[in-house]
Amino acid sequence: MAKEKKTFDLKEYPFPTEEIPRLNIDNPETEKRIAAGLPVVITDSGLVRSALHWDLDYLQGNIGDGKFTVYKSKNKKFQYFDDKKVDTFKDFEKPMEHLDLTFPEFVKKLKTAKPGKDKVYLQQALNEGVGKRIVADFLGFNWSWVTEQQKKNKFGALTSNLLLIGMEGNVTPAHYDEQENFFAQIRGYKRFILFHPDQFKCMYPYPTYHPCDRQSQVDFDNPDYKRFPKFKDVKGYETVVGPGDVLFLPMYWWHQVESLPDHGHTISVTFWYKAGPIGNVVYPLSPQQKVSMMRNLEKMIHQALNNTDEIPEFMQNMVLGRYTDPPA
Ligand SMILES: O=C(O)CCC(=O)C(=O)O
Ligand SMILES: [Fe+2]
Repeated sequence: MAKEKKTFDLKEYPFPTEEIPRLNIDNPETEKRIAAGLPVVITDSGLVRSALHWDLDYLQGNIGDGKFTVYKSKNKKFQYFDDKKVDTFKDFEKPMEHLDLTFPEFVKKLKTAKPGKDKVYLQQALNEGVGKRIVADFLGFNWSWVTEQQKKNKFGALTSNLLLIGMEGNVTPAHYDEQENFFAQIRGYKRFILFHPDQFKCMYPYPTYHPCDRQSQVDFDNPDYKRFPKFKDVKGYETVVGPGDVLFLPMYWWHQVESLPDHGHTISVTFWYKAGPIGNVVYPLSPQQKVSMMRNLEKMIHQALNNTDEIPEFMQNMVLGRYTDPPA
């Protein structure tokens, strides 16, 4: 983002948010926040300095002629779903369509899309298929800094660098990931709305066996407070990242990501790291550890019952009137 504070005309949501701090890479608070597992927008890291010249023409000329994962959405929302869980979940309607396109095919769709019509979003891991110049740009990332952060904070292995190319107005609805993430913005502006892992009860994620596992069921544009009453209490954090900014997005933090309307397409690259070793367990458990434990218990119950139809009643019998305030 520009040095001076840019102001954006942002859509309003029915919950309060605080600003995520923006700190220079040399500010000692930056590393303190990363070590504490708190989000921070890091400026002047140079993490993707060597890619700041990327645009659609350059990428088209150099990214290679393979196929790229592109999602198509009818309603600007790109809600992730797990293809492997689709068949086990009857009546599931895919929230977006998965296409495999060459880069020029994607660019054509992006450039000819009409307002209010289908939108596209390229989401492809950077891999060996790319041309020499992109390899050189990739090698020019500030690996020394990001690898030092990985070591200092005992993150596990780097799993992938996902290249994201979105149209203005695209929305990735609220979800959490099970990896640490340095999210680097290259072109355009993205608004991030984050929620601490302790807001789990307000976010109502789909069951773990559902294809939309880890995604909130709440529609931020039209929250159903009857089904999701605690969403009324949710408190968030937000920021807008622009070219050169890096957001540290800690594991299990909820995030909704919006390519700002009227600011052109967006280009970003993620640096996803596996969780580090667990270490000594300290009580009380953190909200992150509790989310992880709930996931494991849910998965165990699913496996043991071996029938998704039986899960809701089983869970309710275990909890309602026993662990809920009367009247249940
Ligand atoms: O940029 C986006 O649209 C989504 C990014 C995201 O969810 C992530 O990096 O974890
Ligand atoms: Fe994510």
